[in-house]
Amino acid sequence: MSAHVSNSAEPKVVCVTGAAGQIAYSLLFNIARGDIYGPNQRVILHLLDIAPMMEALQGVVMELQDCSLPLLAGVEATSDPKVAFNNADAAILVGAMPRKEGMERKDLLRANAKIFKEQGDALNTVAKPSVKILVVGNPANTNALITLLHATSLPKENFSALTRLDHNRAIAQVALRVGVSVEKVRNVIIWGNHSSTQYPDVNHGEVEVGGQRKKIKDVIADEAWLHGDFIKTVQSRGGAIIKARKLSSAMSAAKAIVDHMHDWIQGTPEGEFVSMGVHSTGVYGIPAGLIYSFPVTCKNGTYTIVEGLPIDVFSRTKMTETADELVSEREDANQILSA
Ligand SMILES: NC(=O)c1ccc[n+]([C@@H]2O[C@H](COP(=O)([O-])OP(=O)(O)OC[C@H]3O[C@@H](n4cnc5c(N)ncnc54)[C@H](O)[C@@H]3O)[C@@H](O)[C@H]2O)c1
Ligand SMILES: O=C(O)CC[C@H](O)C(=O)O
Repeated sequence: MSAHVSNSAEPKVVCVTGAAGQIAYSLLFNIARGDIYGPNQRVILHLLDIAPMMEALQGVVMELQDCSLPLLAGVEATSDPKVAFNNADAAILVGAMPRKEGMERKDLLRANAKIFKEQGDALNTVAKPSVKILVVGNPANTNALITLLHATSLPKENFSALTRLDHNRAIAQVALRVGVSVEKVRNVIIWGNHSSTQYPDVNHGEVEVGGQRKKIKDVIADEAWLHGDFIKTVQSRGGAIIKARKLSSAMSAAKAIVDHMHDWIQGTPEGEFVSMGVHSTGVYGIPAGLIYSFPVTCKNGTYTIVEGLPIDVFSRTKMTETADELVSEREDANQILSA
């Protein structure tokens, strides 16, 4: 059965880098069936990967055609970032090496920093001023910062890093603990870096039990768990998946990418906030200029950091710890890129 699709609106151009990789393999179908822009908006996919992957990428293009999706108005596969980013409304930067068991974060930065410098330069030259950029490739926050610093003609508010996967992981852990389904849990926060220093915080979160909305911390009523195993589980979930699968998370990463872009473009429900890695303006005492994960609401294609939440001593220590890691990653990136 095919849905009725209005042909009147111009198709949105969505660029996905790392398009022959495993996250993209879970992601592209969802974008092409309308999960980001909605059921009445056609999309054109621009797929970027490196030259040696072009044959594999052609296979992905064939599969997208074979999905026979009414919203998919075109697919362009290329190894040239300037072709890929040209005219893009959204650019999802997945293409980067994933961490393997035994690899440290700095090894990853060394392997991936140059990709984001090159892609920042390309975005600077060809991107639409309104392009929405989501960096997924790790270390995602610092790669987003590198991209932003090389795409100086674009507003800083166009750049983001994926921490929605961590946000979804935190919601899932709370839902499992309370014994409710995930849609009953809202307003958890991931502060800081998409790394093991991130701070998953439930102090402002709510869970619906017995038809009533209550504070997560009151319902769980176990500070040792909330400050201990809960935080550890969310912080180390990516590593646990690598250990088990011998591959980095992909299905859940693709779902989180869709959630992030959908909410940024379509808006967050009234009274709800989500976590996005965005440019810090110095709010909550976080050094300005970092790409740091904050609670945000989204409306009319714009995100707004939720300000004024009370921060207790435990939270402050955790928020500073993850900010310190980002400051140190920024120094490492500068060193690597100037070598
Ligand atoms: N932020 C998050 O929540 C999150 C979650 C999961 C994975 N990740 C990260 O996403 C990245 C991709 O993961 P994956 O599992 O899809 O990896 P993968 O190895 O399966 O795919 C990566 C793809 O990127 C391509 N690539 C490499 N250099 C490129 C370049 N310069 N331009 C375009 N494409 C390029 C590769 O050829 C490959 O096809 C990794 O860095 C991983 O750590 C982030
Ligand atoms: O390299 C890691 O430990 C994390 C990989 C990925 O970003 C994830 O969160 O699943």
